[in-house]
Amino acid sequence: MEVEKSPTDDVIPAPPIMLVTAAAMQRSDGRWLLQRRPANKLHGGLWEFPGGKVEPGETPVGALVREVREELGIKLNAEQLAPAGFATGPSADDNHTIVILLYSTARWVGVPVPQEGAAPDWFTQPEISRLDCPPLDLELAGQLFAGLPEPAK
Ligand SMILES: Nc1nc2c([nH]c(=O)n2[C@H]2C[C@H](O)[C@@H](COP(=O)(O)OP(=O)(O)OP(=O)(O)O)O2)c(=O)[nH]1
Repeated sequence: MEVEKSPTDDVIPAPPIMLVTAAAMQRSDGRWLLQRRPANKLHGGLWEFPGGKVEPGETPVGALVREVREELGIKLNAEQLAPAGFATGPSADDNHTIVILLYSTARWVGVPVPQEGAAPDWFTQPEISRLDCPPLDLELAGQLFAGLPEPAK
């Protein structure tokens, strides 16, 4: 029997996917690190989790370790990154469909010092809910605080 096709079955054209990874880093006092994007970038002035685009040939975790080293001068431990949420939506310039993967961790080596103009700071959960964040980060924070899933094996 032929299954009837509904209009919503059609592929909806979307701009190309941009895969982004981000880190929810929790300090021993329970605060989380967010950084303010430089004014000259998309989402300038908004608070976001450190991270960036996954480049060809990288795994999401590999890209995250690289980005956090470049942005904050610290070394994340790939084995200590637990999936904490994901979100997807249009980029601020509408040229891409962002898929952003959030990983949480409480382990790193070094003290975060901004290397690329972003301003990091440490926040409690209620403080984060009042920050000016990109829309996808509000979703990510909601998932993060709803409960952390088990680390991937
Ligand atoms: N890093 C990061 N990017 C985010 C978050 N939320 C969110 O919507 N984005 C968007 C902003 C950008 O469109 C994209 C990531 O770009 P990016 O500018 O941080 O990545 P990058 O460091 O690799 O880029 P580039 O400046 O070297 O070109 O994802 C977030 O929490 N962290």
